[in-house]
Amino acid sequence: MFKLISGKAIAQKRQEDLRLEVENLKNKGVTPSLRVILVGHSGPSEIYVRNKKRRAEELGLDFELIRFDETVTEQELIASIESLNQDQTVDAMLVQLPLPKHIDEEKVVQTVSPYKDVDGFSPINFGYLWQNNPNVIPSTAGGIMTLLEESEINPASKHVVIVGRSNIVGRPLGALMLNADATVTMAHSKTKDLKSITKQADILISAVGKAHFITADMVKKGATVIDVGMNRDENDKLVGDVDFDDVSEVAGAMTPVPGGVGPMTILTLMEQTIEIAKKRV
Ligand SMILES: NC(=O)C1=CN([C@@H]2O[C@H](COP(=O)(O)OP(=O)(O)OC[C@H]3O[C@@H](n4cnc5c(N)ncnc54)[C@H](OP(=O)(O)O)[C@@H]3O)[C@@H](O)[C@H]2O)C=CC1
Ligand SMILES: Nc1nc(=O)c2c([nH]1)NC[C@@H]1CN(c3ccc(C(=O)N[C@@H](CCC(=O)O)C(=O)O)cc3)C=[N+]21
Ligand SMILES: [Mg+2]
Repeated sequence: MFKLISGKAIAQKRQEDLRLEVENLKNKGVTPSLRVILVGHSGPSEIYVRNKKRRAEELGLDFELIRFDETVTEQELIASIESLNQDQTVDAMLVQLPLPKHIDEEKVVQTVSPYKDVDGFSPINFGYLWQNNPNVIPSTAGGIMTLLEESEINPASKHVVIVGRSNIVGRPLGALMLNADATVTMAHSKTKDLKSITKQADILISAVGKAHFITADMVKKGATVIDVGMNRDENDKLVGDVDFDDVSEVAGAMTPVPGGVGPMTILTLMEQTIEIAKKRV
C-alpha cells in the first residue's frame, strides 16, 4: 500500500479555517500584517514570494513585499528591518534567505525583533525551540509536522533521519522532531556512508537541494519519505531531491514536488503570522 501525501490538499483544507480566523480578528479591529523582504531575484525565492502573496491576499492579510536590488548595502537592509521593528502596523516579517555574499546573514537575522520574527530564526526563538518551549514555529519544519499529523503518521519513537542541517530547514526540523519524541539522526555533507543511515529511517526527510539525490536503494521498505528539495532537473522541470518514480516503489508514503512541502510552508507562515497578530487582541 502506497500513500501519496498531498500537501496541496491539506493546505487547502486548513486554509478555510484560517480565513475564518482572520475574519474574526478583523471584526475585533486587528488585521494581521506580514512584510517579506526579498533581495535580488533567485529562482525558488520568486516562486515562494509569488505564492505567499496569493495566499495572504486570499486570507485577507495585510501583505507587502519589500524588494531590494542585489546591490543593496548591509546598512540599508538593516535600516529597513529596524524601521519595520518600530512600525506598529506590522505584526510579522521575514527576510528571504539566502542573502548575497556581501551581506552578513547572521547580523540581519539578529536584527529582526524576536516579537516579529515569523520564521523563528532569531537566536532567542531558535533557543526557545530547542528548549521544547517554542514561541514561533519555523514554517517549513512546522509544515512538515502538520503534514504528518494530518496523514496520521506519528513520529514518536520512530527513527527520523533528516538529510540537511541548514538553519532554514534541517535544524528547526530536528528540534521539532525531538520535541515530538522521535529518535533523530541529522545527516549532512560530511556524513560517512549516508545510505546505511537513510536505510534505517522510518521517516526520511531530504533537504539537500539536489535533484535525484535520494534513490530507491537508500530507502527502507514502507518508510515515509518527505521531500523538501526544490530543484530544476535536466529539462528545467521543478523537482525535489527524491527520485520519485523509483522511490515510490519502496516507500510506504511520500510527498510530491510540487504539491508537497511547499504549500505547507506557506500555510504555516500564514498561521504563525495570525498567531503573532492575536497577541494584539
Ligand atoms: N519547500 C519548501 O518549503 C522549502 C524548500 N527548500 C529547498 O530545500 C532544499 C534545501 O534548502 P536549504 O536547507 O536552504 O539548503 P542549504 O544549501 O542551506 O543546505 C543543504 C544541506 O544539504 C547538505 N548536503 C549537501 N550535499 C550533501 C551530500 N552530498 N550528502 C549529504 N548532505 C548534503 C548540506 O550539508 P553541509 O551542512 O555539510 O553543507 C546542507 O546541510 C533546496 O532545494 C531549497 O530550495 C528550502 C526551504 C523551504
Ligand atoms: N527566510 C526564509 N524562509 C523560508 O521559508 C524560505 C526562504 N527564506 N528562502 C527560500 C526558501 C524556499 N521556500 C519555499 C516555500 C514554498 C514554496 C512553494 O510554494 N512551492 C510550491 C511551488 C509550486 C509552483 O508554484 O510551482 C510547491 O512545492 O508546490 C517554494 C519555496 C521557502 N524558503
Ligand atoms: Mg551571505
